[in-house]
Formats: sequence, structure tokens, C-alpha cells
Amino acid sequence: MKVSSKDVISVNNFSFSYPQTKKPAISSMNFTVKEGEFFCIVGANGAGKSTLCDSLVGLIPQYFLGTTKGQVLVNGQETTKQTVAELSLEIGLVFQNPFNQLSYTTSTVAEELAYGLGNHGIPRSEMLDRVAAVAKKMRIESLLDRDPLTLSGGQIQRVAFGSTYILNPSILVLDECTTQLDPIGSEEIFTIIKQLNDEGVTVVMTDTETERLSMYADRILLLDNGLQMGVDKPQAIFAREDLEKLNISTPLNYQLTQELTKIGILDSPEFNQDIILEKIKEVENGYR
Ligand SMILES: Nc1ncnc2c1ncn2[C@@H]1O[C@H](COP(=O)(O)OP(=O)(O)OP(=O)(O)O)[C@@H](O)[C@H]1O
Repeated sequence: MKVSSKDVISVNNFSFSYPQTKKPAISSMNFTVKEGEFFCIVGANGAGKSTLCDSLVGLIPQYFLGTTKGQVLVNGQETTKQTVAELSLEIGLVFQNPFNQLSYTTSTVAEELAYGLGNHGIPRSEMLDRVAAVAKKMRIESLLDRDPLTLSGGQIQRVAFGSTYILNPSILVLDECTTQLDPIGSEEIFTIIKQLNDEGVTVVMTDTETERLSMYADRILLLDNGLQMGVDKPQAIFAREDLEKLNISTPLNYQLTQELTKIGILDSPEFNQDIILEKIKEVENGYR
């Protein structure tokens, strides 16, 4: 879907310090996320990605106490003016570790998916429809009768993802949700996220796999040591000369385009798969 000009998240001069710490975990964050955007947060370990994700969904400062400055607005309303449960209907969080997301009170995947709906007073007939629809989206229809604790890592992450998405939030925050998965499990999750974004869901995602983020992201927020280093299109972020110093790896596709530009095969270091394939064909034809 096209990115609209409407801001669905506004972070205004926001800082947060955990209790008994002197230095804020994140300082003076200032950015907006547009409706329909695929917005990524990139930063080394400890840069503040999870702290920022928790702040977007209201867990900070409502659940993780500490000192805040500034504001976070979701759909125009300050996160502190709503409960985390109310916010979860607008903005959902998928954790890095799905085991931190499970309720541990259910014996089947279907019950686990429906768990959050019960807390929001959704009638049983609607629950069944929503469970069926979300199981289809998460590709876990064949697992509905299974005990969640007997599933593979990739399957359990899709159940955790489904239990967040079943509330129909229009914004999803995904905090390194593929980091603990094998390549196939990770690919399955990325495919679902991309599909939801194509259908209009706004995505805010952190991940260590910069290759894939660079291909999907409309814009990237670069974090270092709790500070906002820049917000820009992937082309601009991955052309920065300070990435190595910030412990961020340049995605292979960008390394390739930068090298091809240096030797004159490409005119610009912007990653564009079609142009690269066309140029490779030209070079191949030149050798024949
Ligand atoms: N509960 C806490 N109490 C005190 N300090 C914390 C707490 N959680 C995180 N921090 C600190 O806040 C800073 C940001 O941590 P955060 O987990 O947000 O970074 P991150 O970019 O998500 O890191 P990672 O990629 O390792 O998950 C770090 O210095 C971290 O040590």
C-alpha cells in the first residue's frame, strides 16, 4: 500500500532513564512514522532499540517504570493517557523471544490466539472467526489443536505474532522478532510482515539482518548509544561513512552497488535490483 502523509506515531523530544541509572537509555528522540510505512530501527547491541519499542506501545513508562521526558503519541493521543491494554488495540508489539509472550494458561494454539480477545470482551462467535482468520494469515491453521509448547521456534513465533495481531492493531512493532529463528523460520515471518504491510498495516521493525531491512524499509532510524543518529531512506543510511564505527554492517546488496559504482558499472550507489540485473546482462553480452 502507499504510504500516506498522516503521522500515526509522533515521538517528540522523548527520553527515558531506567530506575537507578544516571544515563538515559534513549535521549531526545524526535521522529514520526507515517500511516502504511515500513519503518525500521537499526542500532548495535544496547543502542536502545527495545527501550524505544517498549516506549511506542506504552510499556514504558506504564509497566517499566523510570524517568521520561517529552511525549510519544499514537494516532494523535499520548500513550500515557491510555492503558497498555487499550493501546494494544491500536499498536501491537511482537517480542524477540516468543516465550515471553505466551500466556502459559492455555493448552492449544487456538486458545492461545483467543486469549487476548477474552480480556477485551469479544463475543465467542466473533472469537472463532478471528482465530480462523488470524491462523490463516500466520499460516498456522494446521496447528490450532496443538499444545503451543510442543511447537518449533518458527511456529511458536507465528503463534505469538498471531496473538498480537488478532486484536487488529493498525500498527505493528516487531522487536527483533526473527533473531532467534533459523533462516526458514525468519523468512516465513518476513513474508507475513511484508504481506500485512502491503495490506495497509504500519510496520515498525528492529532486526539485526540489515540485508532484508534494507530491501523492505521505507525509512530507517539509526540509533547509537541511546542517541538518534539520523532518519532517512535506506540508500542514505547505508551510504554513511560512520556505519562501521557504529557497529552496523552495510548490507551486501549496498556493498555490491557501492563497488559497482566505484568501477563505473552503475551510475548511482542506490540499490535497485532491476538495474543491477540489466547491467550484469550488458556486461555479459559485452564478453560474448
Ligand atoms: N531494565 C533495565 N534497567 C536498566 N538498564 C536497562 C534495562 N534495560 C535496558 N537497559 C539499558 O538500556 C540501554 C538500551 O538497552 P536496549 O535493550 O533498549 O538496547 P537494544 O538496542 O535493544 O539492545 P539489544 O540489541 O542487545 O537487545 C542499554 O544500556 C541497557 O543496558
